[in-house]
Amino acid sequence: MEQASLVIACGGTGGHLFPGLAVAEEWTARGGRVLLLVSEKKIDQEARRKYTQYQFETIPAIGKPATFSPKMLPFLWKLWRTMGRCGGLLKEFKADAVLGMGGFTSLPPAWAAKNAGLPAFVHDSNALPGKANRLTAKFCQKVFIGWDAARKYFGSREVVQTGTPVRAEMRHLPSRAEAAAKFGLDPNRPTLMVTGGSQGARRLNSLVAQAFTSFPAGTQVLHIAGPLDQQRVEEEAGGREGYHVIGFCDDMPSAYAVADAVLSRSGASSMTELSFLGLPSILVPFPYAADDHQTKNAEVFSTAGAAFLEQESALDAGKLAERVTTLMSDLQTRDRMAQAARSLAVPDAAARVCDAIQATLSRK
Ligand SMILES: CC(=O)N[C@H]1[C@@H](OP(=O)(O)OP(=O)(O)OC[C@H]2O[C@@H](n3ccc(=O)[nH]c3=O)[C@H](O)[C@@H]2O)O[C@H](CO)[C@@H](O)[C@@H]1O
Repeated sequence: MEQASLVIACGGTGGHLFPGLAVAEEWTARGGRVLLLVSEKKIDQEARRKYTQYQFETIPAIGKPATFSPKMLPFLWKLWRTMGRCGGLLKEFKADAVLGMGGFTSLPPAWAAKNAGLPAFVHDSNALPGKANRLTAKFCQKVFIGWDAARKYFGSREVVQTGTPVRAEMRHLPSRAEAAAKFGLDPNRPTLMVTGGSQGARRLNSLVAQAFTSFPAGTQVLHIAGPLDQQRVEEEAGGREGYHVIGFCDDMPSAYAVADAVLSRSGASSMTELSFLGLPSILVPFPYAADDHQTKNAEVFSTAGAAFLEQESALDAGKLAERVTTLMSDLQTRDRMAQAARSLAVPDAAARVCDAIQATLSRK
């Protein structure tokens, strides 16, 4: 491929950032240039420091307020200014195309691309696409989706089911023994990994800490509590034998490598990783996610037999312990779920995204 230049807007949350990085890996491996647009949020700025091989620019993270809120005017002003800034960045970078990985951070660059006569694309990893993506899609040549369930929300637009890209580092997990040593765990004991997505999950964190004493004997927990909740969870549960708490995990491959099963929020990127790695899970949707989209995500897995879906409102420590016990003590069930999870994976999702962009560029 000639040096086609792709701008990837992937800021705001791990659920946008990591699939965006996966596309960047594939695009540069094919000889293309990449500019990543991220937000000022900590997770994005840390990625900027970690992935020094890429060119980054920071644009404001824009969250849409309620339609009739007084915050609407400042929001529209910020959106307008960011669109102008993106137009400048596309020109400077000599962009050939723009890809938004979701959320309102994708809208200004896609709009700027359309304005500049460049092709734009948006990726939606959720089963129920967000409003921002449905709006961004109007400026795009093609819409990429993670799961087929999202297709019907994009009307007459050209939709390609690419799957959600997974970072290359997930392809090379360390051995279980290495991973266990990293977290001070015993590689020979059954291990439950708990994660609330890139932002943590306060109530779920507490439920796990309370339920732990009723988990099957010998079970270890690697609890990724999120940076804001680490200290509180450590106070509630830390110090117990076999219970290891961390805040943000910057080595998810090791966390997955030591896990026999995972208890997780149902953010699309976490779920994509679970299916890619073939891990059985208990999914507890974040109850306040926009339009309850995490329930729709979790239903994709529970319908396929890849996960147990539990609503937080119906969950207490006793019920959670029961679910964990079923999962940790029944190898056959775990194997069946792992297989079902694997059957939902699209291992070459980043390649599919790049193929679809290149197909459009080659028609230009
Ligand atoms: C609360 C909310 O609305 N969350 C949304 C957000 O996901 P959010 O970013 O919360 O969560 P996701 O599960 O989609 O992604 C988390 C990503 O962060 C990584 N990770 C997580 C924890 C950690 O300590 N270290 C780490 O690297 C995971 O490996 C994964 O790649 O965007 C997703 C994609 O649109 C949506 O599906 C989620 O519903």
